[in-house]
Amino acid sequence: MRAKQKILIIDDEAGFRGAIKRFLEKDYSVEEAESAARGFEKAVETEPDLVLLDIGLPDQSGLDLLDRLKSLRPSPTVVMVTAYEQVRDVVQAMRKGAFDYLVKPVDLEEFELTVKHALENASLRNEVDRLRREVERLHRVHKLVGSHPAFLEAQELAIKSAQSADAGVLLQGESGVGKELFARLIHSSSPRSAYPFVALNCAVFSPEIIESELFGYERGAFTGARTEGKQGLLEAADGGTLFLDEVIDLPAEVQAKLLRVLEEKEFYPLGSTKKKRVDIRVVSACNRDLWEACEAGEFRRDLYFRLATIRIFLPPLRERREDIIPLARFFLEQLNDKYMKRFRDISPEAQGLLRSYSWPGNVRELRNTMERVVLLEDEELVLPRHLHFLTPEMAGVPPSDSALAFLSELPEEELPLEEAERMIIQKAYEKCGRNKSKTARYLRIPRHVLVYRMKKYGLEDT
Ligand SMILES: Nc1ncnc2c1ncn2[C@@H]1O[C@H](COP(=O)(O)OP(=O)(O)OP(=O)(O)O)[C@@H](O)[C@H]1O
Repeated sequence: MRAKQKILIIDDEAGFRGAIKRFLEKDYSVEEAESAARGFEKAVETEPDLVLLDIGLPDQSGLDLLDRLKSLRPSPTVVMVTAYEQVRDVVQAMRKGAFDYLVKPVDLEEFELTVKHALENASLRNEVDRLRREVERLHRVHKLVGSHPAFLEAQELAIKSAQSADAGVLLQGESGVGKELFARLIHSSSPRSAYPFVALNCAVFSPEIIESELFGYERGAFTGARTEGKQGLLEAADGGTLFLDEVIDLPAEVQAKLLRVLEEKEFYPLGSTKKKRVDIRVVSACNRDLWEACEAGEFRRDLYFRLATIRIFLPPLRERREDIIPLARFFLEQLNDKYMKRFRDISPEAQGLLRSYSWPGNVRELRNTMERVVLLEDEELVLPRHLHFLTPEMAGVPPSDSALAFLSELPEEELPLEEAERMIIQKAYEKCGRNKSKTARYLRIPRHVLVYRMKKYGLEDT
């Protein structure tokens, strides 16, 4: 059942308040106040949909109170109530945003109608507020963090490509770099944004399922088909955007059928003789080079040209290291809200660790890392010990400046890698006062890994 709409009567005339309250109470939830001060308090407390506001209040002019009521969020719809001689004030009240006015003594029929209209207005304004908040939420959802030039270039290309309602966009990049987020951004910035965004991951289903998911089927089209038939994703996305993730895994027969749909804008659901018309844009994503797949004969070239009118390459996180900390902070804030934690920031040492890690799982891995920290720890700063689990994955980390200086003295002839590692470990061990834990920290490897390698190189007793 819908909750009753709330009306607040602010009027110093007890008789008037009582009569109005009795009249409205059967349909609405009614509160009353005899002064401006009390009325404002009640408005803050109860968030009424409608305020019936007397212009001539004892402690403050109704016009001033109107300003204060309008500054509330959400702000109520206000109908002014006035004695006949105050009609000039009414003009001012309307200018300040009052919805309507009533003159005392009120005519009940007119009163009822005015209240009804005012409440309709309140519902509409609530709906507009709700939609506005939804748009803001969507913007926050789609917020893309990153300022590396290659990332900004990709973002600019995505926004430009969204201006066309039809151009196929192919997003390429490693897993977790943000391809789906970009696909959603393109959709929501495009002329198709009021229509659905429908996603299909081509890597996770068998060829038969992909075909039936995309095209849908008639009742009893094949063994196992649901008796009532099923609408396909092409139809579900009509007017909007179809996102094909891992498009490289689209089975050959489906590639041919999809090309026909894109060219002719119509198709037959499986087992059906009734044509369906669809108008969609396809955004696809892939973490291998799709053109190479074409050259290897694994993907149709004609479909490639349809899907890849615009190609956007999203760089891996390790190639845009300056984005790591802003992204980590962005996730920290989001996750603080989600888990009601109070992390303020990331300590400089922990920032160093995050910056130097290789992030094979890209932004998704960074997000999961921050989620793990926020969920499990209860502090105000992210500290290196919160990130201990990142250490074993340090392979592929580019050398720090000091490491580079060290490497600049490489011998001319040759340097077998194992020999170099043995020398580094030995030198580090000496430098750290032959303390294994210290040496492990210095080399940023777990202690057991150091012990294992020292044994391997016979460094134990040196
Ligand atoms: N630039 C960014 N700003 C904010 N969040 C991001 C950014 N890039 C990626 N993300 C977030 O990282 C996660 C992974 O992104 P997404 O799913 O879009 O990656 P993907 O490339 O489609 O991955 P896959 O190839 O595995 O499907 C999501 O939670 C996404 O919201």
